Amino acid sequence: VVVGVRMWRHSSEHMKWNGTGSTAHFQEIVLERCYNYMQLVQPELRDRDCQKIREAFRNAFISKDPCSATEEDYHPLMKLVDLTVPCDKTVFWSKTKELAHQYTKVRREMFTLEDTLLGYIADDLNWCGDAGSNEMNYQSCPHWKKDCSNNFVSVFWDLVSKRFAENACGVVQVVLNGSISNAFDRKSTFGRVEVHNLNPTKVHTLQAWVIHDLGKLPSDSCSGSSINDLRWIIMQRNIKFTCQDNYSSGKFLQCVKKPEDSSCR
Ligand SMILES: Nc1nc2c(c(=O)[nH]1)N1CN2[C@@H]2O[C@H](COP(=O)(O)OP(=O)(O)OC[C@H]3O[C@@H]1[C@H](O)[C@@H]3O)[C@@H](O)[C@H]2O
Repeated sequence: VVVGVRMWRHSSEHMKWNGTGSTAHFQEIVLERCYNYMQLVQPELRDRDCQKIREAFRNAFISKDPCSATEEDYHPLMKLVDLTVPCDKTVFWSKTKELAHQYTKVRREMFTLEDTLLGYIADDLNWCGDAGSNEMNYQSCPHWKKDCSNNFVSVFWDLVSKRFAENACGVVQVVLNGSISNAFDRKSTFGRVEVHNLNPTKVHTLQAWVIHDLGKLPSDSCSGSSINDLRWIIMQRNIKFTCQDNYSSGKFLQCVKKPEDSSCR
């Protein structure tokens, strides 16, 4: 058991954690990405107020102990945004972040969480504050394993992933990594949060893609034990399960671009 030794340095400085500090210019990046999102991804959202979103995001964690995060802290922010995407257009992923985003780049009508406003704003950012200050901590933030799992970044991704899954409808897809031994992992955000928050009255099928790296033999497949575990969980939830696994990442992208191509079956 790692005993997290919290060294409180001079009162004017922040707590010393084991994780990297808040992203520099965090507030400006949040504002900039919010405005970008309006123009690029959903112009009809023009009435969204990015200043309010930036303030609500900051107020969720500033001046609070960064190891005391709760979903309630984010409720004022969640009230300002909507994580709903059209039916049959939701794409989950696990250990395939880059491939999943290449997919929704070529199929603009499909949405990963990153293609919604909050996922777009928060992707790859880090943020935390301190109970004793109204400044962000740019030196260090809690590491989810070495310090605490109820930190504001982990609680954020679990919350928005849960909402994204709750709002999904019709046929939903998941891109899984066929080049690792367990393409499906119960402990992943997909396995721990999203699978269990799909609403069986709205989602009738989960279609899994088990994609392996180009030029490598697959390590897992639709008939592998981890995908059978996923199949069992999904069917227990009264949702139909389908799986495709004879795709390398290159062939997958080529076939989602041109499904009519003869080599795409
Ligand atoms: N920038 C994003 N981060 C995350 C998204 C997401 O959509 N965007 N997440 C989770 N997430 C964070 O990514 C890692 C694990 O990824 P990784 O181990 O590769 O896969 P996970 O299944 O844990 O998470 C991906 C899954 O959850 C949403 C997204 O809608 C996908 O369907 C872990 O820290 C999560 O908190």
